[in-house]
Amino acid sequence: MVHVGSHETDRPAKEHANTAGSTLIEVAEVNAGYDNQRERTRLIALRDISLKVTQGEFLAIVGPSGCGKTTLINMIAGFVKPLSGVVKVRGVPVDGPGADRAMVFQDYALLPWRTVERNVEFAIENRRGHVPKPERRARIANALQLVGLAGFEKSYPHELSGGMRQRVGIARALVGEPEILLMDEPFGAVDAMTREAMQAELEKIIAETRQTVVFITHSIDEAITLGDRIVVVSSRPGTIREIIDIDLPRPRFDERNDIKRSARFGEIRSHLWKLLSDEALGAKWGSVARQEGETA
Ligand SMILES: Nc1ncnc2c1ncn2[C@@H]1O[C@H](COP(=O)(O)OP(=O)(O)OP(=O)(O)O)[C@@H](O)[C@H]1O
Repeated sequence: MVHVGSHETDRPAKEHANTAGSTLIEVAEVNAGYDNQRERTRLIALRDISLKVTQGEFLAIVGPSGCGKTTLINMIAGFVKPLSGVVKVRGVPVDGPGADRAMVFQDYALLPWRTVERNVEFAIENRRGHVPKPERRARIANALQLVGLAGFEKSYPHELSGGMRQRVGIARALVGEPEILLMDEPFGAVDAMTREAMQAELEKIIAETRQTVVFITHSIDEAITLGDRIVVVSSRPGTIREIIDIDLPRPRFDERNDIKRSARFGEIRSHLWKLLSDEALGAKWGSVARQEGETA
């Protein structure tokens, strides 16, 4: 367990494990990056990432822009392959997307010509193993109910607000009943009030479905209010700077107990703020040094 205020980078520990429950996702000694065939260069996005995610855990990932967060979640989704190392789900190496994992994207990624229910249906219509139509209908209705969109089945995306569109994105991820929900800055494009309402809803949904969640965010408060643990990624090439256990009681969205005003919340927030501002400054000075190196 890492306590706020400790500096895990001072320790040689390579692996960061939550000891409770069984390991569902394992990222082992992963390096990731992208080759530029034309210029014959390789950009290293992530370096030496080892991480275990426990079944039922809500893992939040924060880090400066471009540090490799999306690359990490895309490797778990099976969209991107590591350059070296391995990503496993239930002990099996990931070698492509699968029904056990679903992604919620920041820009919703809805099909504008399909209604809400047809967008949600998209996630299960091309599944191997035929789902009979009545069961499909029931699953879609249930997913829409969970995200509070019952009554909007026949609406088109352009008729919905940003928050409602993202609810469709979440329903589409839930309908396949995946074990793992991968969320890449899902509330980044909605206003502050809607964002908070959606965080509260997500907490409720997860309490019901008991899914494991890997959640990228740029918001420190969002990471603390939702996460069981927060992984802080350093500036690129991203390494794990620290993992913080969020030992705040749940539910975190409880009107009688405003967790954001608690001393513990403030403590974690200041610690994260310091870590991330160090990283942002490090990235800035690093890029100045690189530019100077290039012109020298
Ligand atoms: N398909 C790609 N081809 C080439 N380079 C890529 C590709 N995807 C990402 N990168 C580069 O890899 C690095 C990490 O990108 P990534 O999107 O994983 O970071 P991020 O932490 O999610 O950023 P942000 O917070 O800004 O969304 C960046 O330098 C980015 O330019």
